[in-house]
Amino acid sequence: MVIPTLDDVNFTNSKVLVRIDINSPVDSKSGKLLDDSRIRAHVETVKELVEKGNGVVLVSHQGRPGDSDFIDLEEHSRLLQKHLDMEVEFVGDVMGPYAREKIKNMKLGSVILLDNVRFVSEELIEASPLQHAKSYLVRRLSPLFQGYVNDAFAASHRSQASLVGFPLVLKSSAGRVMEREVSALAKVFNPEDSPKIFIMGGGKVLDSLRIIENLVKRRLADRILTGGLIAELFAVAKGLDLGKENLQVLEKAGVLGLISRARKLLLSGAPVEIPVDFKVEKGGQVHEEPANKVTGIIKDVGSTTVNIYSSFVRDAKVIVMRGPMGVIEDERFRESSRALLKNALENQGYVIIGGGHMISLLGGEGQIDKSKVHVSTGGGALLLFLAGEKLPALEALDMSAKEAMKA
Ligand SMILES: Nc1ncnc2c1ncn2[C@@H]1O[C@H](COP(=O)(O)OP(=O)(O)O)[C@@H](O)[C@H]1O
Ligand SMILES: O=C(OP(=O)(O)O)[C@H](O)COP(=O)(O)O
Repeated sequence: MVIPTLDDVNFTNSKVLVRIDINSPVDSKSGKLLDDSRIRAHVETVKELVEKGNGVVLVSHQGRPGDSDFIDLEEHSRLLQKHLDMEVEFVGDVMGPYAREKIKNMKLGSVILLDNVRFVSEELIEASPLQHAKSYLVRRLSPLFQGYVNDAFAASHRSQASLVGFPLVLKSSAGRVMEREVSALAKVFNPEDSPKIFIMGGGKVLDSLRIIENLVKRRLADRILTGGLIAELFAVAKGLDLGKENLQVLEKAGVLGLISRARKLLLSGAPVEIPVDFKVEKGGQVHEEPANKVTGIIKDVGSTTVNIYSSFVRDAKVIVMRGPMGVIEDERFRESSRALLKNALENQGYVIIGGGHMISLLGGEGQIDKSKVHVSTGGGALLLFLAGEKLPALEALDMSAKEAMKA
């Protein structure tokens, strides 16, 4: 696969559309961003393009329709402006007349951030690069640019218009974040580095299940330690009675239909570990309950589970962590994820940390040793990459590079 970088495609004095991923955790009460790691990560790419005299128009998504973190990008633009130390104009539009006028009139050397690209319904369609190259979004925006840069590694597992449509119509390259992720992860992908432990939590149950299926099929994981909602799904699949309220949580997340897939994995002998106890909330109080006697609403894994998981972590050569063990927005349920993260960082093995929520816990962990820790901006994308799946956004860059070579 050929992934052109900014060294191969040297954009200068051009208008460049840059797909970034600044999708960040949001406090559901205040609507404020809880972490700006992903915003900071893209500073290098944007600075480089600005220094080369380009007009940089940034496009990103935030959340998914229907979720409380589906918000506009105004606060993101303020944070980006702070970290870039230059003006970032927030344009509250994606491809309408207002946005296109702003792009047409922008000065080279300046930066614009467009609004949440998922406000455009077309963006949510998963389709091939060829189909998306003909999308309204791509047809509306591409004539305004001389180039396209994809720096959104964290979203590269999505085959959405802003990620895969532009490389087929514009000269394209990966940004510095994308480039670094791909090279760091490829280096680590060494079959001799074993045991490999995957710690999987969070709320994206279908994504996690797909990844676990892949890891098992390709025998890439020696052990998969579950937390978050995926752990609840596996617990139910194993036959544990988690009570009506927790089943309702899974039902609301639309994942009850996945129980049979989880059960199939367990029956096949997949190395999936399920929590033996949980931290639950009941009547406003926090309790620890064994997994077979749950009466409250599950909010985190319990301390015995943390001890068991820590013993696996201690022996691992590679530890991949994605998605928190519990509802870490509430500090009463942050401890398990933090303890496992601390153990992993103290361990001898190489640690790969992905997903906005786990990364937000890194703050208090002091100086990170970059030779043994790779902090990925990606969650699902990281795991799919490590599971050996093709990432559509990288495929599209590859197609673009091959077309350019033919020309
Ligand atoms: N037991 C649980 N019940 C409900 N939500 C949970 C549970 N454990 C974790 N979560 C939620 O999962 C979300 C993070 O998941 P996800 O978006 O998949 O992670 P990331 O952004 O790190 O990839 C958080 O909002 C957290 O509250
Ligand atoms: O946060 C993201 O993915 P992640 O939670 O797997 O890290 C990306 O921004 C992709 O978002 P999506 O999973 O809503 O497509």
